[in-house]
Amino acid sequence: MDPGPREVVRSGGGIPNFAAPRRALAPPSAAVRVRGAISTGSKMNAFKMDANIVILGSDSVGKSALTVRFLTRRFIGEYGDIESIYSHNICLDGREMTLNIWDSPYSQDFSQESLLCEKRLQWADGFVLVYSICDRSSFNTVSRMIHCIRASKDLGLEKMPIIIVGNKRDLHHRRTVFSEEGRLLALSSDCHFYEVSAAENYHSVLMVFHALVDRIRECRSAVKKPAGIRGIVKSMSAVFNRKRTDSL
Ligand SMILES: Nc1nc2c(ncn2[C@@H]2O[C@H](COP(=O)(O)OP(=O)(O)OP(=O)(O)O)[C@@H](O)[C@H]2O)c(=O)[nH]1
Repeated sequence: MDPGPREVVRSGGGIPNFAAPRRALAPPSAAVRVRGAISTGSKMNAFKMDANIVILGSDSVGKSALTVRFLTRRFIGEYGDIESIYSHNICLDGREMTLNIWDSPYSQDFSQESLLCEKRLQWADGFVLVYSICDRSSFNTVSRMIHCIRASKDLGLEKMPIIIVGNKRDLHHRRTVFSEEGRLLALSSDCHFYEVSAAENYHSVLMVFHALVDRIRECRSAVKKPAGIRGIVKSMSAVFNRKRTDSL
């Protein structure tokens, strides 16, 4: 059975403690998941949102390196195979957010993977799908993952925000996947695309997460809008219907 992510590390911009798990975390469930939570802690936090981000990709493409780079601005080099959910506070466009980032090692066991995939799909507000520009099979894996996510129509995930990341850009002399291929995949699957080097560049990694947060926000407001319009139409027709019955 899948034990679920093992650690939660709180990070407010400082360096996460990788060695010491703070508390065990059950597999993502409704209890863990609080969509668009509103904190009432302070005036500043009145509109605080949260977003759940899942990092996926083949093994050794740099999923942990990207995550750690974003959390700490640092590239460490070697990362354990620990499945973790990091909780990280950011302030974007003057708005506070808590990002819960689920970084898990790649599993080749397909049956387990599909089970995990469903759990992640239910938990996630957005995905970062990572491949290495030096590893074509990791690019193919990302392509399959997009297909899997977009095919989950019953979960309403056709519009799930996804950022495709071609990592290890510093190793361009060993490149086997052209940038155009990543761009084309993103275009054809309604995703965003970045090529980065977790090893060499913090800002491009930051852009990946900010772009995903932007898309998650857009997605949430797009979900709200039709309800708003429906509400206006509903109340207008209620007024007109009443007038019609009043005049009888
Ligand atoms: N040159 C280079 N090496 C990188 C980069 N990102 C990660 N690496 C290296 O690639 C190896 C794998 O990185 P990880 O972050 O552990 O990859 P992962 O995808 O989390 O791997 P799994 O946990 O096994 O699935 C490590 O040796 C990293 O130092 C990068 O941008 N450039």
